[in-house]
Amino acid sequence: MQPKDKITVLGAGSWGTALAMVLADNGHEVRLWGHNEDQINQLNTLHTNEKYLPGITLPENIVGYYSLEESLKDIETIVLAVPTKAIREVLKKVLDFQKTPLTIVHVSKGIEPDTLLRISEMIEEEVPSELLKDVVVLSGPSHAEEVSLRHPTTVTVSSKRMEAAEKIQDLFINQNFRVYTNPDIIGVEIGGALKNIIALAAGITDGLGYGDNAKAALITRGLAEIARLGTKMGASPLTFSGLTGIGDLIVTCTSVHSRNWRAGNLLGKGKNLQEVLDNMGMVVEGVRTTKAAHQLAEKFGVTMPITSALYNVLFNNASPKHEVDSLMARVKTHEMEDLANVLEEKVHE
Ligand SMILES: NC(=O)C1=CN([C@@H]2O[C@H](COP(=O)(O)OP(=O)(O)OC[C@H]3O[C@@H](n4cnc5c(N)ncnc54)[C@H](OP(=O)(O)O)[C@@H]3O)[C@@H](O)[C@H]2O)C=CC1
Ligand SMILES: O=C(CO)COP(=O)(O)O
Repeated sequence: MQPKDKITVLGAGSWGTALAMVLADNGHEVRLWGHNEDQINQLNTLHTNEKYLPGITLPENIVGYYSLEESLKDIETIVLAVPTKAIREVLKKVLDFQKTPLTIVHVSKGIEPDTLLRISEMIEEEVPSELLKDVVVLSGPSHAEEVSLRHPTTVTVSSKRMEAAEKIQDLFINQNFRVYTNPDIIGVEIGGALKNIIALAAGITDGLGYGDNAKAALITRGLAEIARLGTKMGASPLTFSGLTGIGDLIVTCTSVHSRNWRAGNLLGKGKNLQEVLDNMGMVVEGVRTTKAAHQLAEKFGVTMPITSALYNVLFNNASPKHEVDSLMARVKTHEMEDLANVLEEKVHE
C-alpha cells in the first residue's frame, strides 16, 4: 500500500479539480486552492465545483482553501493547475510564503510567447533552486470531464530525475487513471502544448463543414510538424507516437469536451476570435501557443504550414477558408521528408 501524502493543488478549474479527485480517491489529504472565495465556500459546503465540473460530487477529503498561505503549510508537493499565462503570477505568490523545497507537478499545456520557454523552464526561472526539489510534468489525453466520471484515462509523467517522475506516478495511479513514465521532458511538454494548435485547426475545418478527411489530414500532418519542431528542440521523435503526442492530438481534435476544438469550430462558423474567447468561460491555451510556436518555427528554421495558417487566421484576420485553400495549394512534396532524403542520397551513391 502506497503511503498517504499531503498535496496542494493550485487552481480550482476543471483540471485542478479533476486531478484533486484522483488524488483524493487514492486516499491522500488533498488541499485545493482557488482565488474565488465563493467557489471555495461551495466546494467546502456542497462538495461541488458547479462552474467547472457541473453535476459532479467531490470526495470529502478534498478541502478547499482560499488562503494560499494556509494551503501551503507543511506541504512538499504541489500540483500547479492554472493556465500558462497565470503560472508566473501564482508562483510569485507561493514564494511569498514558501521556506522549504517543493516538488512542483505542472499539468498545464502551453509555451510562453516571446521567452519561448516550456513550462518546466518557466518554473525553473521563477523558483530559486534551493526551493525547488523537482519539476515533474503530467500530460496526456485526459479531459477533466471524463476523469471526474472516473472513466479509464492514461497519462504520462516526466522529469529530469526519473525517481521524481516515478514518485508522482505512484501518487496518481489507480484503476481508472493509469500513469506511465517517459524520460523525455522536452517531447512530453512540446506534444502537450502544440496539439492545441492542431485542435483549433480541426475545429475550424469542422466548422467549415469539411468532415473527416480534412480532420485526419490535420491530425497526421499536424503531428508531422509538431515532431519536426520538437526534435529540433531536442525531443525524442518516439515521444510523438505516444500518449503525449498522437494520443493527446487525437483526443483534443475529436472530443466535444475540447475547448480548443470548440473555439476553432466557432471560428470556422464565422465567429470573431474575441467573441469566441469571451464566451468560452474556460482557458483556450492554443491561441497563445500558436503565437509561441510561430516564433519557435522561425527561431529553429522549421516549416510549420498548419501553424502558420492558423496564425494568419488568429492574428492577421485571414479567412479560414482562404487558409485551407492555401494549405491545399502548397508546392507538392514528399510525405516522409527524412525517408525521401535518405532514398535520394542512395540514388546518388
Ligand atoms: N481541462 C482539461 O481537461 C485539461 C486541462 N489541461 C491544462 O490545465 C491547465 C488549466 O486548465 P483548466 O483547469 O482546464 O482551465 P479552466 O479554465 O477550467 O480553469 C482555470 C482555473 O485557473 C484559475 N486561474 C486563472 N488565473 C488565475 C490566477 N492568476 N490565479 C489563480 N487562479 C487562476 C481560474 O480561476 P477563475 O475561475 O477565477 O478564473 C480557474 O479556476 C491548462 O493549461 C490546460 O491546458 C490539461 C489537461 C486536461
Ligand atoms: O488537454 C486536454 C485534453 O488532454 C484538454 O484540451 P482542451 O484544453 O482543448 O479542452
